Amino acid sequence: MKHKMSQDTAATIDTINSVDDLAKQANYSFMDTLNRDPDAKENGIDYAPRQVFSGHYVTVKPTPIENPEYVTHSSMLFADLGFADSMAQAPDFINIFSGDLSNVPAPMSKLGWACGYALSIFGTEYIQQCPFKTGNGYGDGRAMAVFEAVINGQRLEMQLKGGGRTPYCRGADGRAVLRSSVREFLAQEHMHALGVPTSRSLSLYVSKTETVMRPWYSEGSRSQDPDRMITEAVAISTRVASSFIRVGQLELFGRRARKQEHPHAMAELEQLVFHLISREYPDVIDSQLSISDKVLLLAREFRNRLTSLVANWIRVGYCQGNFNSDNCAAGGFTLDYGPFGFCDVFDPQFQPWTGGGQHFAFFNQGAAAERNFLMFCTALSPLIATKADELNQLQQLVNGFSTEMQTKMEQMWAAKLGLDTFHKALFNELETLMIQTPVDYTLFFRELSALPVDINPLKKSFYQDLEHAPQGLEQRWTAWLALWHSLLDCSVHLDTDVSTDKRADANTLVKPHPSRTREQISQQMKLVNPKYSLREWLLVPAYTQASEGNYALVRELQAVMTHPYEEQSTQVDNQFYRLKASEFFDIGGLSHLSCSS
Ligand SMILES: Nc1ncnc2c1ncn2[C@@H]1O[C@H](COP(=O)(O)OP(=O)(O)OP(=O)(O)O)[C@@H](O)[C@H]1O
Ligand SMILES: [Mg+2]
Repeated sequence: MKHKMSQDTAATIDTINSVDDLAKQANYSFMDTLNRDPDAKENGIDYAPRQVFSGHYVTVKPTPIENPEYVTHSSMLFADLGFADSMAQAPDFINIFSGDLSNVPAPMSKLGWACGYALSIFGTEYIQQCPFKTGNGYGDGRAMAVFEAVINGQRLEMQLKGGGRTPYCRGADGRAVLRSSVREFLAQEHMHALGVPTSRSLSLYVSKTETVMRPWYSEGSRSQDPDRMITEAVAISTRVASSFIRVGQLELFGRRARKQEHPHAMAELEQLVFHLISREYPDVIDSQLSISDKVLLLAREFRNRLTSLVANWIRVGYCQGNFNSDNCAAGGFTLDYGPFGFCDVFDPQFQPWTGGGQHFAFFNQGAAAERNFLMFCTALSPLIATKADELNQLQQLVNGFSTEMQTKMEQMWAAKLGLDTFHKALFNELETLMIQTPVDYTLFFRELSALPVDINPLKKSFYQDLEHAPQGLEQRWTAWLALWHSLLDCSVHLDTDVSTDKRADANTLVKPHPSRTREQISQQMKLVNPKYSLREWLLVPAYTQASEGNYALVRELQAVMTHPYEEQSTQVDNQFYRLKASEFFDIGGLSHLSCSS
């Protein structure tokens, strides 16, 4: 199989069948164009917490997990990259992606690299999480990139999560456990299949012998926080993205430039920003532009991507329960599937992660994104500090965030309802009904996508019988459905709150067309409203069985959740398209979680 080549590569490649083939694609632009910490150790054995004062990365030798065993890999990503599927179980491939780089063929690097980053929580700068209280010891504590290549025309980084300690480990073990690795692996590929920009999953290996202790819940515990320590197997999942640059990373360099912490601080910020542009925004930002124009275009495009991303998260019921700036990818895609959850019972305040706070709850994600965008612009501002007009334009972009977010949210809700324009009164009543009933978010919108003429089919998504619900709820549902049907019939004549030009560059949603048949409306809605979503109570049995060495359910969930819009078998429906069982409510690990590592 031949692949389209990038301009970066010299020769046409065939399918990548082996690690030797993979090595030929090595191309380390991050390490080659950015600065290494001058204090980095040549041998990469750099595991004690220490301050990293300058440079964009530290070279580190990953610590392999003992006796790695294959759990799963993403056949979809393998296919996208032209990787032979069999490679995932080849010993030399397993070695690399379970942390052993000692025998990699040249020109692959025998060292990985970890990056420092800063942290802002909901728009407030923090350094307390750094053990030195300076911010110089915070960053990739257990994530490290191990490979960069141009494959099939795409430049990609591959990053181990759980590959051992780095100078940023803050005294922790640098490991990820099987439970959290299964969650991240499955969620990443699910998100991709949902059509939401994300880092991808490559592979997942678990150690047959190495374990660590983690706080977790006793079975059936209703405690908010874990009530015991458990022993868990360590694992390494590898994620793949065009870059892993976070808003927090720009902030680290922005803060240093602002405070003139060292003579190269401004130059290092500029290098990182240019690198981000070349990695994530090459098509929208011409390299010949002035630095001010680049900064402003970057901010505009990041705002565009971030608002689309959050609208998509809400569309699919995803909550990033810890949407700090260090969990916000500067390329505008989803990153860090630890404190996440997919909403089951609809609740605008849904927050799966007990450490996250309500500011990161389901419907507050637009506001959280706005704070991350503010910190992004703050980090860029030293580069245009002497230019009042440009600074003002940057401020205008910050000021305009909420309007753009609102526009995209309205467009998203319209698409979920099969309408071409947002109808405020219809939506407000629906939100109230969904809360009061309450409904299952995924089931409700999927059932609605069949355009039911009465509310009976929708009852499949209701968490209680309407006779037990507040008086008049059934009539209100019926009235709501009638109004919705009438709008579907004549949506082309609706007044709109959203001007057409504002909607032009919005996200990937399917745009309804006025002259659609009902069948077409239904089809379009089914491409917007997934049938299957990766709720926590589906993940729990999968990682529990995996911890006993049985990976069947992990692989089955992967198969189902990578086709979330498709109608699947009755057996799949019975297992995965249903309400959350009443006994799972309020249970630690099933309804909420604290430790995500
Ligand atoms: N076991 C661990 N050992 C070392 N560092 C850790 C460990 N767990 C978390 N960290 C670090 O603590 C910080 C906050 O953790 P958080 O859970 O947000 O990130 P993460 O899930 O490890 O990583 P990422 O954001 O890369 O997906 C991160 O900088 C992370 O690297
Ligand atoms: Mg994180």
